Amino acid sequence: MSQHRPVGTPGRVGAVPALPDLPEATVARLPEYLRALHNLAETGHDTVSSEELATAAGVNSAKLRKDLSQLGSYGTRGVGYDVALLIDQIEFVLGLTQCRAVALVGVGNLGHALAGYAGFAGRGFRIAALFDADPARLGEVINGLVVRHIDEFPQVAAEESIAIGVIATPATAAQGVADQLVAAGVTSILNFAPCVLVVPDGVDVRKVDLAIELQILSFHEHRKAALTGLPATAGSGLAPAGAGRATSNGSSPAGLTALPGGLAATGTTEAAPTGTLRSTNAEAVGS
Ligand SMILES: NC(=O)c1ccc[n+]([C@@H]2O[C@H](COP(=O)([O-])OP(=O)(O)OC[C@H]3O[C@@H](n4cnc5c(N)ncnc54)[C@H](O)[C@@H]3O)[C@@H](O)[C@H]2O)c1
Repeated sequence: MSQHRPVGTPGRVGAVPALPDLPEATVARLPEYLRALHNLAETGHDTVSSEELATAAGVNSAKLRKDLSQLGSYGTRGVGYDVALLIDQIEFVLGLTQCRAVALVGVGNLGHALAGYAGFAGRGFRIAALFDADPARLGEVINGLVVRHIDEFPQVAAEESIAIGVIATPATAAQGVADQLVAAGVTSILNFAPCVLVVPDGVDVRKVDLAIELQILSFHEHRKAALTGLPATAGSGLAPAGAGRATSNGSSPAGLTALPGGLAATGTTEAAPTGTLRSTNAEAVGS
């Protein structure tokens, strides 16, 4: 049983030690563990069992143990994981041992909310610059930052060492903005615009789309209604215990729900992982 720092030393500016090549789904869960660990630390916990941490992070404990073992962290039998050390390990692997400068492009409704959010700093990020293309928005000060014209991006990106850009423009402008960001040296983009961005190899894109999350919830609502035999619009609650194989609304006795075009949905239900951003430009990150 061990809980050692996997590789390198946190805080080494400029050094790029080898890091474990983790599955994307594991990477997506590490921030959940980190959030839970910070809450535990703030409430006076020095150690935590895998079961407690899994519950706090909303994942299954076997999955958590497997994830953490990939960081070289196995906890101590009968004691659990050292909370402070595990925070260090995860922050190191996530590259959060330095505060990262982020630029936000598109300071409209969503951009204003993001620019005004105070919570990024505590999670390792500093909104360093704001950009827009609308002359009416230029010069506005939000949280101490002046909104600048997007054409100033290359200069500011160099001055502020910006490697991460957030796009909150309309979809029609997002690809052009992404091209400008990449040309200026940005290698990671968080895209809120509802479109797929084309970027060169070596540039990572993650897409956040709350409408997609709602559509997934809609699927589960639709499915629960089908399983309970109630109309989808009835706002019904969960099926009672043992009622998961209800056969009305087109369900077969084997729990298969008839779909348009002769398709069938199986009777197993697994809720989408909570708090998981969907997704990279290419694919959703599940559990
Ligand atoms: N991911 C989500 O869950 C989610 C939620 C809400 C909105 N959105 C998306 O976020 C984006 C912004 O939404 P909004 O309601 O804030 O829109 P908005 O119209 O209020 O703001 C968009 C801003 O982008 C600026 N802009 C346009 N072209 C630009 C360019 N080339 N360079 C720099 N800035 C430019 C505009 O001047 C404007 O200030 C939209 O694409 C919207 O669909 C996503």
